[in-house]
Amino acid sequence: MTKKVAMITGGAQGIGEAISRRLSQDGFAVAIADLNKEKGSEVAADIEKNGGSAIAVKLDVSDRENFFAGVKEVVEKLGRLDVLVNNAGLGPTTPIETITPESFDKVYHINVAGDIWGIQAAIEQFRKNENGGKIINATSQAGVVGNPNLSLYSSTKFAVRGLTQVAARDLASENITVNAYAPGIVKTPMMFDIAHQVGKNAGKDDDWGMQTFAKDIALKRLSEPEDVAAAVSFLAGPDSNYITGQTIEVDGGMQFH
Ligand SMILES: NC(=O)C1=CN([C@@H]2O[C@H](COP(=O)(O)OP(=O)(O)OC[C@H]3O[C@@H](n4cnc5c(N)ncnc54)[C@H](O)[C@@H]3O)[C@@H](O)[C@H]2O)C=CC1
Ligand SMILES: CC(=O)C(C)=O
Repeated sequence: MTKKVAMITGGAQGIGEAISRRLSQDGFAVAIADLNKEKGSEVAADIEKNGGSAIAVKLDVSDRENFFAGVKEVVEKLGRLDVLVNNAGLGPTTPIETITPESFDKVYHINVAGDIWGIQAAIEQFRKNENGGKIINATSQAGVVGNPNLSLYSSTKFAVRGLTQVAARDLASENITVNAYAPGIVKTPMMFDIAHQVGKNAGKDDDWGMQTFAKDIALKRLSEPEDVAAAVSFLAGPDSNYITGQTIEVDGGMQFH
């Protein structure tokens, strides 16, 4: 039987890598779509070594044509597409007065437009499936509560939550679900960079920078990428078939509603 296929953007490191490995363990053939194809290929090779099916695709999510070409390549190589995880994102440290037209365009093109191009490219393929498909978007705890120092980033992640709800309504009649995950403070290169910058801007060290984010975690530990991958596994699998338009907060209890 052909395996179901999941495409994970930004799958070469951090949370995306953990999701790629987890979905492979769940039985998906995975396509690791990343700007960094070399790293993506290393992860794909390791997944194959462990008995999974994986390919790496070079992709810039902010380029609409490139996203459609990437999805086409995945379908040519793996035969179909069932799940798209819009995980790639940029997390610059930008107090509000430092935002420029250039930084605005760059971050919104990757974090927001990238998800829209992904949804458009994926649904073309999902319409060929008997059972629709699943879109899963990366938002953040910073997309639920505005984060100081991350004004630009935080606002894109609010946009992703809105986009998730809108797309869920638009696509529900075609049995396409759209959900999101909102990680908290996860041990990845992005988060270590943010902690470093925030610490440096305050004349303090990286640990101080990390603590400004981590102090409100009820479970009193930073998140592993695998904590997030477990929630994505649920959203990608059949147990979430009746869930759409939702954001799952995987943040160790940073905020309650
Ligand atoms: N690390 C954290 O604490 C949190 C992360 N997130 C979100 O989770 C997602 C993954 O974050 P991390 O793993 O921490 O990031 P990361 O920076 O460690 O890894 C991101 C990956 O995306 C790739 N990438 C960047 N721009 C791309 C583009 N234009 N096209 C294709 N690939 C691109 C990079 O090459 C890299 O492999 C992001 O959307 C991020 O905003 C949300 C909440 C917390
Ligand atoms: C990087 C991120 O999403 C944070 C700090 O919430």
